[in-house]
Amino acid sequence: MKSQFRIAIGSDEAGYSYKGALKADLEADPRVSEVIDVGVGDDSDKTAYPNIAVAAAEHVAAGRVDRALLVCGTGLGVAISANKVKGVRAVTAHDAYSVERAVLSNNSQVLCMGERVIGKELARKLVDEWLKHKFDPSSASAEKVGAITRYEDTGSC
Ligand SMILES: O=C[C@H](O)[C@H](O)COP(=O)(O)O
Repeated sequence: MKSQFRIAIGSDEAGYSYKGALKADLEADPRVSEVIDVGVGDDSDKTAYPNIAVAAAEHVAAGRVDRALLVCGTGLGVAISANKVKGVRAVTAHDAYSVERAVLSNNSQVLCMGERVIGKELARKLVDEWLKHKFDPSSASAEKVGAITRYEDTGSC
């Protein structure tokens, strides 16, 4: 299978355990050509989630990776933070349908999950689901996503 994705992965200390499991899955996945770990490096590292999320999102915005996967306690703080980086569309999703639509409807490049919210095996399944989908720029969803970008660029949808 041809590798399709370069992925940044990050977590705060609350998401560190899942980050390790998900990183191992990504590194073993033939759809993934590169994994960049933006931290934290261990579960005693108290670096706050915005620092990690912004670092990963900046990799996406710069085109150094195609996607980013972020884990914190809830998956909320990392999504809020990543969305502050221009051009980044981050979502928190804990079910397969939302993960699919985050890509196909929203062209989201950043998936966020909460280690205190879902089980580890579900998180692993959702990452597998996430890698099955690619946004279709010729789909009807493209114009809607374009309105997000226009707002970011011009202040108007
Ligand atoms: O969204 C924030 C995350 O869940 C984080 O891991 C925990 O943040 P807190 O310590 O401020 O609750």
